[in-house]
Amino acid sequence: MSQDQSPLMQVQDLRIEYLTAGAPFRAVRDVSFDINRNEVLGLAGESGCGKSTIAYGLMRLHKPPALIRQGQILFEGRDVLAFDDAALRAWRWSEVSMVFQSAMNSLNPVMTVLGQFSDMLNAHQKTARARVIIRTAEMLEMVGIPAERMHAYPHQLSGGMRQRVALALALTLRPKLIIMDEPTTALDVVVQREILQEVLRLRSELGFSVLFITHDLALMAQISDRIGIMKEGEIVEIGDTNQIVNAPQHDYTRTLWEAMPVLEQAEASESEAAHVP
Ligand SMILES: Nc1ncnc2c1ncn2[C@@H]1O[C@H](COP(=O)(O)OP(=O)(O)OP(=O)(O)O)[C@@H](O)[C@H]1O
Repeated sequence: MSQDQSPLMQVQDLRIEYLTAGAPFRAVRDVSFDINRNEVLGLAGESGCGKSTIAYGLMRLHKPPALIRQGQILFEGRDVLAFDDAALRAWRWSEVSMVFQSAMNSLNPVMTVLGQFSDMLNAHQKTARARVIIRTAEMLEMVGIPAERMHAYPHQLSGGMRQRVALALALTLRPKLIIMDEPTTALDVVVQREILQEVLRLRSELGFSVLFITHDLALMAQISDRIGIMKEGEIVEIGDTNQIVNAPQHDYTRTLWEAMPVLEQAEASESEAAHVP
């Protein structure tokens, strides 16, 4: 695991707008934050506050009409906004990867699981078929899926299994950061918890950072080391999970927590205390 204390990713004054027919809509308003090495940073806030726009923007996966208007994204000191297409392709998957809400957005529905591993591996480095099969089997087993399922198509797998495949794919090239946008929202609570436990286990085994986006504050408190609270395109507060849960500084953070069922909050604090050293 890296001993480097410098932030993995530094986001400074990031502004993202949607160019609509009228005035541009400013979805992300000059936001600054760091993602540290090996941490889970949660991003919370009500629907429409700009979480997904940030997630896509950080990977430069945002599409028109979204436009990054200003700011800086540094990854290990490198200027991501200055990357050309080749640098972006090399960077994605190998240093940063993303798991979306619906595995159907991460996975190609008309390709077997093996085919998707093959495409991704070959896009980075020409890889012999035997090697692709070995690597796919290893990665599937790492996330608790029997290796023979590599021949299945996504629709032949359960929702939970598809998300595990998406996670395995995202981890294959050992990225330093995984961006997870509502990765388990579509799944039932038990499967959701199992998968997030898996993410935490893999993180301690492999060492990577996670930017974790969810509507579910209890879940967020359980798995995050730090949490940023977003409101209308701004980060109004960011801090250690313990502080954000137990001593929020901003009124909006308090409002968000108050909207959460008391039982879940108590459970979250307990579990959070168990996770945060
Ligand atoms: N293609 C688009 N064109 C115009 N506005 C958009 C577009 N996509 C998103 N927006 C607007 O940008 C704002 C931020 O949206 P975003 O999806 O980032 O929020 P979010 O916090 O991720 O919401 P949710 O939790 O519901 O996914 C919203 O007001 C949304 O309506």
